[in-house]
Amino acid sequence: MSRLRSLPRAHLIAGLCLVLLLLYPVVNPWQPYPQGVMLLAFLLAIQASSWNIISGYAGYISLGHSMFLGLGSYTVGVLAVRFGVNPLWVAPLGGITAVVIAVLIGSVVLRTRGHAFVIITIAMLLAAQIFAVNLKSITQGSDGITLELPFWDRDFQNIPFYYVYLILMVLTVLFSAWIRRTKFGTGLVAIREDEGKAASIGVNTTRFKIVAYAASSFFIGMAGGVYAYYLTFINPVGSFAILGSVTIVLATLTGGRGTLYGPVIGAFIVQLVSEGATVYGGGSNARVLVFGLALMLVVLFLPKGILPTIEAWWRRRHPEKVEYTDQAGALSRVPVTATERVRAEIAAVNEKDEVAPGEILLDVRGVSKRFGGLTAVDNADLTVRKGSITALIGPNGSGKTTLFNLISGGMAADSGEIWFDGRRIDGMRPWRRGHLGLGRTYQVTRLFKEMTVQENVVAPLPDSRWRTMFSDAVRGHEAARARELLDIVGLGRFANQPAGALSYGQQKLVELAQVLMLEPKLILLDEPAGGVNPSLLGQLTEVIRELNRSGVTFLIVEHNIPLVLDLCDPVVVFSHGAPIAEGPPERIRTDPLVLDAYLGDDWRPADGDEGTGDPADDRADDRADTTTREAVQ
Ligand SMILES: Nc1ncnc2c1ncn2[C@@H]1O[C@H](COP(=O)(O)OP(=O)(O)OP(=O)(O)O)[C@@H](O)[C@H]1O
Repeated sequence: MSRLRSLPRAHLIAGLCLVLLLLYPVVNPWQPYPQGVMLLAFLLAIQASSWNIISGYAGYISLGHSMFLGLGSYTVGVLAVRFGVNPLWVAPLGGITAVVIAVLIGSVVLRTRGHAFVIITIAMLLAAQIFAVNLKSITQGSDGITLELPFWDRDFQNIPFYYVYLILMVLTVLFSAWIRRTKFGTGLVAIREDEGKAASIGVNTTRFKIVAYAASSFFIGMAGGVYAYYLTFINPVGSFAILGSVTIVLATLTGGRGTLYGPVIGAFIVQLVSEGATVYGGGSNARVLVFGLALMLVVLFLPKGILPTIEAWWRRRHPEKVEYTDQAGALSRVPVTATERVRAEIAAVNEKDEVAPGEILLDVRGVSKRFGGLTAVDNADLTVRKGSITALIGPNGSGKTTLFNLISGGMAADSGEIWFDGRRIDGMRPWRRGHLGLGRTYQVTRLFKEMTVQENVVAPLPDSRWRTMFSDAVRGHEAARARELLDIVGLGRFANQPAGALSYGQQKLVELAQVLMLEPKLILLDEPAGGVNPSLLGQLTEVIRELNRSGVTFLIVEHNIPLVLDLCDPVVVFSHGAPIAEGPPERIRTDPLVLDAYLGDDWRPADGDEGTGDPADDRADDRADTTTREAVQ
């Protein structure tokens, strides 16, 4: 009973509805018409819920998804007619055909980002129709395929279909719920919100999208096989109709794209409205008109769909209480066991390295990047030694962030080589670099704002194993580790809050916890102090030091010079896309070139300062120790 009470309210309501749907034909067995309407609603719910995996979770809109229903129908129709098998027994083969075609199409189309996918999905639907018309020896062309009538008594015509579709609908929703709970599901939402960022935290975006597209086709294909039997007749025009795809989109948008139950609710609403329009509005033309109008109204007035709108209203009425936390205090209260466990894990990862402490971990060799006429990074060299906290400082626009993008794979270099941990990485996809232990944060935080804080931290994938991809993101090892990392940055209590609700400084800390999930060897921190309040800054510095002691190397871009001088060694100074000086902080702060190019007069030592005699002599000594780049001189 207590387990039942702990279930979220939505699951309880869904369970109750399921019981009512199971009982309906029992209490009302002699009503084939309403049963028919309901089973078509189940069919639409199966399609909408499946479509939601690729288009709701991953954000890739498919406008040709009804193609999978047609493929399933034809697979089963052809097998049933040729081999005399009952369509219900071979319906799963409809799902398998759909998956195979989805993988083939997805492998080509989903390597790209954005709109090409939408257009190609429509083209594929039309191509499937043309194939069905022309492959007459298999499909019987425009004449279509007539299947045998169901073997059960006509009086029960709809009841077996009703239950088959109800079961398929429940399986589809459970499948969709399971996907959303895994790191695969979290990765799909990450792709929807910010594909570039998702790639940088180890999400193999190509693989994720192809698997999502295939997963979104299976139950539709299977349902298509059953549909052929239900109709007992299939033809190319009916099986590959664009209106079918529009209905799926409309149902999901109405209920709430990206939610678990939204597509099901939307399917019931759209099916009932569609039935009403056909019966009372004078046939299928009225249905098209109603669909068009409904789509317009949904986009204009319910852009997020019914379920998210109700949820938002509910949250406003019943705001979740979050205890106020003094983060600085929270950081010092982090359970020792958590810190030690994370430290041990990080140390274990770094011990496996080929590169020993003090050796070069990151080696940037003669790298350039041009934007039109502007050379943002100009034949730059940079080395980061294992175990160091290296700073990269320089004036605004000197190319520091661009260099970070080149190292992490967000941009491709025009020339030069980048080596990390003994491997050349400049040709690698960003997620491969992440799997090697290269993590980064962003100057302007790029958290996935619609995910919770915990989901953000659990989303990164430290390797490319399928087991990691399908591990549970809500419970188990991954979720526990995410909680520990959140504790380390003092934000454990915000775990279930939407990331967008946090302050900017807190988001910076979540991004640091997120990157730690990658089990990184090197973290590129882009202006970690920007927007973080001064009292928290000291704690942030401590977290960086603590991680560094565990073996993590840092390359930090930062304009807060006191912080840099306190935390980092060595310091590399960039100007006009290339380093002009490199050395320990106490020497960099007095290097005349650096003072001229970046630090300015505020940092210039006054005569008599430093207590070492003539400051001019000091500076001369400093210059001897600081590696000042010949090229720039
Ligand atoms: N995607 C882009 N397209 C065109 N120009 C760009 C792009 N990204 C950066 N730049 C330009 O490249 C130069 C270097 O920019 P970058 O952001 O790397 O400098 P930065 O040293 O990180 O500056 P800041 O300290 O202000 O963050 C700038 O002149 C910038 O306008």
